[in-house]
Amino acid sequence: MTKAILVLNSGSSSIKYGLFKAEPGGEKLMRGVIERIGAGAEIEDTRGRMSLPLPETAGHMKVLQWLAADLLERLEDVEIVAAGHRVVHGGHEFGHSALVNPEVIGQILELSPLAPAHQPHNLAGIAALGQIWPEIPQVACFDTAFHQTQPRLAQIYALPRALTEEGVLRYGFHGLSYDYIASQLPKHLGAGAAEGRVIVLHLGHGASVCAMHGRKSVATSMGFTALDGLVMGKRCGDIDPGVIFYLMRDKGLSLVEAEAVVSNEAGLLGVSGISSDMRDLQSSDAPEAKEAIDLFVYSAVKQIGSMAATLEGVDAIVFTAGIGENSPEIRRKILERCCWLGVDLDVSANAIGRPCLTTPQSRVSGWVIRTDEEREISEQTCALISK
Ligand SMILES: Nc1ncnc2c1ncn2[C@@H]1O[C@H](COP(=O)(O)OP(=O)(O)O)[C@@H](O)[C@H]1O
Ligand SMILES: CC(=O)OP(=O)(O)O
Ligand SMILES: [Mg+2]
Repeated sequence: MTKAILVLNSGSSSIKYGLFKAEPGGEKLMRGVIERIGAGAEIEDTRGRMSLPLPETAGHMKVLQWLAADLLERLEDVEIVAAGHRVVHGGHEFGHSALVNPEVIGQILELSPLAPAHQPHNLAGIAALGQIWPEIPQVACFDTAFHQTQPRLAQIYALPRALTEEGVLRYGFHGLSYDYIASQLPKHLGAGAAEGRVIVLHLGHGASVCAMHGRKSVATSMGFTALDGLVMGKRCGDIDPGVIFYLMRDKGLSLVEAEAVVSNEAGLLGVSGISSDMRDLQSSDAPEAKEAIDLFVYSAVKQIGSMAATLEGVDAIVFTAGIGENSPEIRRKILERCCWLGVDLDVSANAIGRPCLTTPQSRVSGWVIRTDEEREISEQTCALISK
């Protein structure tokens, strides 16, 4: 029997899963992604793409139960020895991954209001696997943990000190992705350059930027919640907090309605009025779609400038996640506006998605590196259960 680690990465509308041999750097035995949960979920894996045999509106819990049963059927000669989960918010408490127990579940639950689109689904994954495999250890791996190396000034807001002490801080997210990218930097950039000043753009459905120095996070665009920073699929990114007071006080929106505006009806979807998916906008002729793309690019360029200032210079810029990995057009639009920093784009290398996107003369190098959050979770889980 092959001993394996099952990994779940439950997002707001998708679940990615992976099965890895239970050893450091263990072979990936299986992978798949379930998308459009709640609106006719579809699974894509080595068998191709198919609709799940569930009602259209089936939520995360039902989908997870289906997935676990499906895996059980397919796992021949495999013994699952542990499960690893992406948990989006670890707050101040979790600087590292943690073995799941009732106390840890309680702490994760308490942080749920700070990541309402993610944390409940992360907990559903833990609950679903706990029901099916009650005996195996489960490990929570946190998106916030990587950013705990940020210096204090990058973490605190200019709020009354009591709120800062209570934990109203810039936590940052996508840390599992950034941790994985940090582990890959030496292979691509070289051992020396990897330790330099690197700006990583995680451009997926949720999007953020991380400034790294010595492969550690020193600043990031997301904050107390995953709403801040870049324009995202459905989230607004940076806005004046006064907009929320206006919505509630002057327009009479309830808290839930105001939250929906900035977290579900904004971003690419809100600006375009068409879709939250970059692919749909790129294939649209509507001026609103073009404006949404332009604003996305503008916000990324602005964040790069801000991170470059924080780092007092920049040696490399790295693109990752759905949009960053797959859209040469978005990478080009962003990098063309970084000439002033010393970026000399290699147009044909970018078009074919070569890892190095810049010319040999470029003072700042540009890269595309595929992220693998599931691999990172598997590594953290493996390390924790071997302790
Ligand atoms: N070829 C592509 N061109 C542009 N955007 C793409 C492409 N492929 C995927 N995407 C974008 O990537 C997003 C999903 O990225 P991903 O990193 O998987 O996000 P998440 O994990 O947050 O769901 C989609 O919303 C889509 O907009
Ligand atoms: C934290 C976050 O925004 O995650 P995702 O990109 O998966 O929505
Ligand atoms: Mg993601």
